[in-house]
Amino acid sequence: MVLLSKPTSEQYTYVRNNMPITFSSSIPLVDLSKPDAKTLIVKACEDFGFFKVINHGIPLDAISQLESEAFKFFSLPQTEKEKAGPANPFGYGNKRIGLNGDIGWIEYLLLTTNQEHNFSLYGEDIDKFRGLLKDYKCAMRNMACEILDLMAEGLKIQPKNVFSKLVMDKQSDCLFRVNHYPACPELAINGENLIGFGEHTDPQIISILRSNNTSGFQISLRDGSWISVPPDHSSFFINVGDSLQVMTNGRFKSVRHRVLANGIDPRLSMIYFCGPPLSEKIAPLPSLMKGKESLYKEFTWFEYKSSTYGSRLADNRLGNYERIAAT
Ligand SMILES: C=C1C[C@]23C[C@H]1CC[C@H]2[C@@]12CCC[C@@](C)(C(=O)O1)[C@H]2[C@@H]3C(=O)O
Ligand SMILES: O=C(O)CCC(=O)C(=O)O
Ligand SMILES: [Fe+2]
Repeated sequence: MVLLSKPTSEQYTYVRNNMPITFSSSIPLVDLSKPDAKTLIVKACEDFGFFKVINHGIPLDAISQLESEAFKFFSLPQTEKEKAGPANPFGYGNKRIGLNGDIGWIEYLLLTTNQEHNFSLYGEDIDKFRGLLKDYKCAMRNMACEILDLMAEGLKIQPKNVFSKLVMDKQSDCLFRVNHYPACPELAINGENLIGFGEHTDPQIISILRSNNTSGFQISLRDGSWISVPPDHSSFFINVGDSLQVMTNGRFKSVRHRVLANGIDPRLSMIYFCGPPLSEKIAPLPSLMKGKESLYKEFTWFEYKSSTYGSRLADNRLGNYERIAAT
């Protein structure tokens, strides 16, 4: 794979992908209705920091209705969409990701989860979109808690809600994002993929991702290689975030991931990011230390989140918080 930058007015990074994209069949699969779910979750978080969830109980109809409202929103004229911007701190964003110069072939809505947004656009339809968003965010929070409880059970730690209580807390700092990667026929002709969302780890505890049936999502394996995750619009995908890596003292690793836009089919994804309350201390759980030292310096979610916003997407943000073992 050759990385090259096109010196255009807007500097996109192209990834020339001459090799056929290989879809991995080795993505861990967790059936939430089976008794072995907790064991499989722990193994997946150790080996990949990533897994796919089926039998999640979320009605597909609610998901596809939200998806079609989101597509409607993104098909509005640019000037209309921009009325819901900028994305800092919340709202519509286009191309720019974060505050430090990262760009991608993407437009998105970045939303809080504990309040509704008053977009003043697109007539009466906005109420429908808003209602669907509210229900979906509620379903995601419940699913996050179910998965986090299974994680604690699988790790054999007490109480079972050590992780989920952070998400249930009224002060929890969860986010919701709807990403749209538009088609770009010019790219398809060149046979090039464009970076939709550059490689990074999510800073939160876990994130729950659902996308339409368009490929493009890739994860990095422990050996540094990238694999494409076969899309599946009826399943959810879970990313381990940096905060969970710290709380498990490195037993679980956050997963590096990225999105390549294929240029032919638009991709639409919705991600629920589970963040703890801002004042929460992020530190290894004593029951997972087993007499070992913490691999990380102490910090609050507020401190980590602030340093996150001062960083570039691809930075190893946790690096600044690693304790160098005394020799
Ligand atoms: C360059 C960026 C962009 C960041 C912050 C910083 C580094 C990590 C990015 C994310 C990744 C996960 C969701 C998000 C909402 C988050 O919490 O961290 C993103 C945020 C943004 O898109 O604004
Ligand atoms: O849009 C996607 O599929 C993933 C995007 C992502 O990783 C993120 O928003 O943090
Ligand atoms: Fe992400």
